[in-house]
Amino acid sequence: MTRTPVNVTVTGAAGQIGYALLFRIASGQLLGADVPVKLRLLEITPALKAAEGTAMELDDCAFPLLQGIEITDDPNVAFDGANVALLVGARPRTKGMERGDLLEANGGIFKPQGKAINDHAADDIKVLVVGNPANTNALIAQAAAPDVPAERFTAMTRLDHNRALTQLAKKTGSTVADIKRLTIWGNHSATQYPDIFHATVAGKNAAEVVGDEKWLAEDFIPTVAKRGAAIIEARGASSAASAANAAIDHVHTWVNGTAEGDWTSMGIPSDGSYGVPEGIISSFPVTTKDGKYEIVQGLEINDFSRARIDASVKELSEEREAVRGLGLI
Ligand SMILES: NC(=O)C1=CN([C@@H]2O[C@H](COP(=O)(O)OP(=O)(O)OC[C@H]3O[C@@H](n4cnc5c(N)ncnc54)[C@H](O)[C@@H]3O)[C@@H](O)[C@H]2O)C=CC1
Ligand SMILES: O=C([O-])CC(=O)C(=O)O
Repeated sequence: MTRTPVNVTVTGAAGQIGYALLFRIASGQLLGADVPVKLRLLEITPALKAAEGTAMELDDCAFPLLQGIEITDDPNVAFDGANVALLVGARPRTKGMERGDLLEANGGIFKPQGKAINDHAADDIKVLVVGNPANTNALIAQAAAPDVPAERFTAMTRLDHNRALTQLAKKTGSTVADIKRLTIWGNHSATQYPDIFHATVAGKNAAEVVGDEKWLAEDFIPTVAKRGAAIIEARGASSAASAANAAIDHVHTWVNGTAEGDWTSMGIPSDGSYGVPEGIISSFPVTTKDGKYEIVQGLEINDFSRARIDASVKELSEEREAVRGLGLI
């Protein structure tokens, strides 16, 4: 194989998403079946041994595309020469923790990681933040990396997008392959807004096919927005395989492009489009091509959508104010 390997850094590598993610990266599903990869696994010191166990299993898969694995607890080493960074490791909310405490604890993780990306990553670095609160963690990392173009920092709403695809397919008796142009707007949180007004089901307008605004407001939107909590309730642990799958989808689409006539959802720094305040990392409909993304422009936003987009964006603006107040950005 003559192609130069792509350096992929995964943080939180010993966690449950890491375990579902690393094998798929190493098998070529992240970047393509002809792209060799080198993995860098970043973990906190007490979890290094567990990361080594995962690395042993990766070795035992003998993936032809996997050209090396390095394990470290030092972000400066982990992001050295990184082309793609998947920031999965985060501080979960524990009992009695206020939202401000959560943002502060995550600031302690994402600020130094952003700085290490700034100082050591490759010029073409692409960053996906998965660890929650993903949008605002991405903002913290981005603010600590002033030399990296801001648009390289993205947050994951692809899991929400995929969840919405399946719910809509079930409702309309179609398959996910029939559905195009669905959008997740806003925050990866319970305020997110899955929008089907521009989506199509087998070429027909999805909202017209559904023809049931009550179902939209009372069933579809809450089911998608609260799916993470429903998984925790059912599984006794948060989404891991589906989150890893969405991370693979996000980066694969970013690198390889969206299909003609379709788009996807990504949490990206707002340029002010659709009245979303500039700078916050909010989910938008985007097309991708040649490793770059663009916000889909010119969509008409009805009152139903406007109120919901505004509510989620308001939450993101408040999170930005909170991390500003903590000196994290
Ligand atoms: N954006 C999205 O759609 C989704 C986001 N998530 C979030 O992804 C994150 C990870 O989830 P899981 O893998 O299930 O959690 P987990 O708790 O199983 O694993 C997290 C790992 O991160 C590591 N870690 C903590 N601080 C670190 C640091 N400073 N550097 C490197 N590693 C560090 C921990 O040691 C642990 O191994 C959580 O924040 C979760 O809420 C989960 C599902 C969907
Ligand atoms: O709340 C969590 O940790 C899991 C999550 O983000 C999701 O499943 O959407």
